[in-house]
Amino acid sequence: MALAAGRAMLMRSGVRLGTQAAARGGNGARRFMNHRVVVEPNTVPGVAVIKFKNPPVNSLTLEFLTEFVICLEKLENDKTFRGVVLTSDCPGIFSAGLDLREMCGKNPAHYAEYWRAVQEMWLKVYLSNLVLVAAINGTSPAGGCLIALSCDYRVLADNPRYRMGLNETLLGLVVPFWFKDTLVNTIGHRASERALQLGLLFPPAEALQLGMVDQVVPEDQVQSTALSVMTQWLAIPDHVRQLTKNMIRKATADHLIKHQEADIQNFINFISRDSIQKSLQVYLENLKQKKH
Ligand SMILES: CCCCCCCCCCC/C=C/C(=O)SCCNC(=O)CCNC(=O)[C@H](O)C(C)(C)COP(=O)(O)OP(=O)(O)OC[C@H]1O[C@@H](n2cnc3c(N)ncnc32)[C@H](O)[C@@H]1OP(=O)(O)O
Repeated sequence: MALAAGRAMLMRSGVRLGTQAAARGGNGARRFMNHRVVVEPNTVPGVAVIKFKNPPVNSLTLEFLTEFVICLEKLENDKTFRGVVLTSDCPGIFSAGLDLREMCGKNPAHYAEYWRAVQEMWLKVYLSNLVLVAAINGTSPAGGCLIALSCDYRVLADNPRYRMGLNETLLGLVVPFWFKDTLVNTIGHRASERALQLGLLFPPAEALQLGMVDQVVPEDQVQSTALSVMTQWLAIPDHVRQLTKNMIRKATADHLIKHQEADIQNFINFISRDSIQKSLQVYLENLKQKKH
């Protein structure tokens, strides 16, 4: 169902599914390639590595979200895969979060389509039957952080330049309740109150201390650590682990599912405000200015 919706979304946004290619890597493994998401089976049996490849900053465009959900769905339906490592192909950036241009200067129908895609991506990641380990090899603000927080385990590169957190208030935005719930479930209520209101982005040592990530390791060991953690998680039989995960996460996901349409309407109303549009334009302009 989500796959069909995703395909329709891809068609609407002009992405041709026919451009997906399959090739054999050096180790003979099958390697699926989309435009923006690359899926590589790994040396660890049953484990795939998804690499975000939406340069320059892996922002979560509509096309990216659609490809990502389709990739996850394919892996879930392929019983040879039990776990996935999520990482980035863009140096120094895991994901810059939601694509600001998708939320700027567009019409309500576009905002509705985009927000539904964000919701569907989160539900797919948060409730995945697969073991998901985030190998965070770069900065991950807002929506990028949300993806990592929705995984089962997080390994972050020990690079003081990398920052992680939900910084929405710094953009003049209110964090959606399900972003908030995901953070609260990870670092607790008090730490979330402070982090969310101040829009804090944490360097690795602080992210570890807060419990926002589970491990901080040297940059060149992020993926190998994620794979060895995966081995530990895969030692548990899938059905008991999946039932346990579902038991823990279901209430949080159901909260959004129950209010999904209202959440879309709230998003449209909020993002369409002149003041919010101005804030986003200024923020984008500032990103440009900092280069000069
Ligand atoms: C009543 C309540 C109702 C509530 C309803 C909900 C309300 C709305 C909720 C919305 C939730 C939003 C979640 C988000 O994820 S918002 C996005 C947050 N992301 C950021 O703040 C990151 C911004 N980017 C950066 O800080 C830097 O770009 C970064 C550190 C990631 C990389 O820096 P670097 O120097 O390497 O690269 P540049 O800054 O030069 O960027 C390169 C180009 O990429 C563009 N860019 C960057 N980030 C984004 C983005 N998120 N979306 C779109 N485009 C982005 C940047 O502008 C540069 O473009 P140009 O080359 O054209 O200048």
